[in-house]
Amino acid sequence: MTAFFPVPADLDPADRAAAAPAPGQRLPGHGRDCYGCGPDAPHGLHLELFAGDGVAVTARMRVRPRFEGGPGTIHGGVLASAFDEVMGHVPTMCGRFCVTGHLQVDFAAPVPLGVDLYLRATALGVQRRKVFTEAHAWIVEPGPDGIAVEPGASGIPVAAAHGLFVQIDPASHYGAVAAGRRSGAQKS
Ligand SMILES: CCCCCCCCCC(=O)SCCNC(=O)CCNC(=O)[C@H](O)C(C)(C)COP(=O)(O)OP(=O)(O)OC[C@H]1O[C@@H](n2cnc3c(N)ncnc32)[C@H](O)[C@@H]1OP(=O)(O)O
Repeated sequence: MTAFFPVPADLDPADRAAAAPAPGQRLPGHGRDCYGCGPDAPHGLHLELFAGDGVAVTARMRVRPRFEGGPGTIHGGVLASAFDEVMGHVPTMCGRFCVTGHLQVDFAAPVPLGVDLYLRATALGVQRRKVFTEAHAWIVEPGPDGIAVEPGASGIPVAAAHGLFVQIDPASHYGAVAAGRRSGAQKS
């Protein structure tokens, strides 16, 4: 699997924030209704996210029947959403809040419905407001609680991704979105 993703040669290291959760700790997620990580999103991915080593973030996800694209397999956009979610949490490990500027996925093998996926994302580096990330996904055996755990030698690599995340101020970013939504509603 080869990926083309331009990464500047002069990136600064992505440093772990002092307040970042310890490795293995469950991350709180973006919100209960978030399509990627929210437990209350009825059609969501329900990703469970964990702090990894350094600025890495890991996630586990069961491939539900509602994620179908081609017969019996995951839709590529669903897998892209999962990568967006897990990579989108990497900047939080650096104490930054970012939104996705660019997302790229390389699909290496079909993912059957019903399997468990394990995803791992980390940062390649930072440049000004930009955080460059990469991630991988594997099919794994269910763990003792019935959900996927870290891939051992039997993990099957299925896809990889790269992302460029841009730091924002959440209050002004989402405030501007809400204002636009209100003015749009007035026009209709
Ligand atoms: C309550 C919290 C909930 C959080 C949910 C997170 C969910 C998971 C993540 C997501 O899915 S976020 C949703 C999808 N993404 C968006 O909706 C973002 C929409 N785009 C924007 O809002 C703006 O385009 C963006 C904030 C990304 C950038 O606009 P700005 O005006 O703030 O920045 P600017 O355009 O000056 O770019 C800053 C730097 O980023 C670079 N850049 C921006 N977009 C880029 C792009 N697409 N490709 C490459 N580089 C890009 C840009 O060149 C520049 O680089 P330099 O520092 O070198 O000058």
